[in-house]
Amino acid sequence: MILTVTPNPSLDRTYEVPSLERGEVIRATGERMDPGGKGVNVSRAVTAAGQRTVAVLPLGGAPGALVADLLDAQGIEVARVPIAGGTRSNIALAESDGVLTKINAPGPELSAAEQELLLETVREQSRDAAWIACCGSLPRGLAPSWYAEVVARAHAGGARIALDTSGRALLEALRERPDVVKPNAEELAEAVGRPLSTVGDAVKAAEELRAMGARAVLASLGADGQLLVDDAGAWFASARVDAVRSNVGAGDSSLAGFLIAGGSGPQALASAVAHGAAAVQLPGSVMPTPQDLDPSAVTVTAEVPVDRVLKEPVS
Ligand SMILES: O=P(O)(O)OC[C@@]1(O)O[C@H](CO)[C@@H](O)[C@@H]1O
Repeated sequence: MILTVTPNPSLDRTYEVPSLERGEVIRATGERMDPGGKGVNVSRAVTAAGQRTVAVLPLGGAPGALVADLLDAQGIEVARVPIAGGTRSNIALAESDGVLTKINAPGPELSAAEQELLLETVREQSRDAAWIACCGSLPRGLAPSWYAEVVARAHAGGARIALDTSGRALLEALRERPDVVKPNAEELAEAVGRPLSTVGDAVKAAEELRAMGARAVLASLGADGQLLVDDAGAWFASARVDAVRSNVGAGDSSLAGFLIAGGSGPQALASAVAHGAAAVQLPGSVMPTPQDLDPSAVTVTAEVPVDRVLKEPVS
């Protein structure tokens, strides 16, 4: 079973608009609502692949009830932590030329009792988890060391941890040696405090995260592909993508693909890239099913193209 922990889930609202005009009333041409948050998306992708998952979620208010209903309709098991504050709504504005603007709310503040109940629920649900995926930003009230504590507890219970977060929450958790961390290029650059302009820069940054404690680093480099750096070395993978429709949740789909395929080594990397490539070709944060995957479009190599200049460098 793959347990996901999303301390700051969201109701994701996507509006399709012709174009963004500041200061104007914009009439949307389409709208959709998805249960959101990075771990929620991982659980949706794991379910779409036919594997068992439980999503631990603090949920409150009307948006929280809606998130629970939407997940129920998708057959996703939720371990719900009731909270007094309201679950946030995150807004995505998708322009017709493919540019997407996202507004992520800070989320509710969790009381001391709710924080304790959240940790206790993670502990209870971890019993038969092979992997625990801890994903996304922290709501107010949770200290930046919160994920570090979850990693330490999970390791004591024998589960492996995949961590997808950023900033201080990521840096503090590294000391507890998460089994895999999944930064995107911006998060990787922020963690090491320098720009990334080539694939080689990303490899060096990933090695630095390993020196800080990560056992493996699965880094998504957007249109350039993905890197896996672990004890055995480094691999680079990329996939052919015909048309990008939405990259919301593509990183989450990749992480799900990686864990579904065992969570280590080049085969898991190939699965991560296949899932990420399939997700960007689907609307909103729709997660791919096995029929959406095209493994023949994926290439994986141990000959990492270190001199390749990134299409989307991070300054
Ligand atoms: O604010 P966070 O927790 O960093 O990210 C939240 C979020 O942007 O991540 C998912 C896409 O990865 C969306 O479902 C959700 O709205």
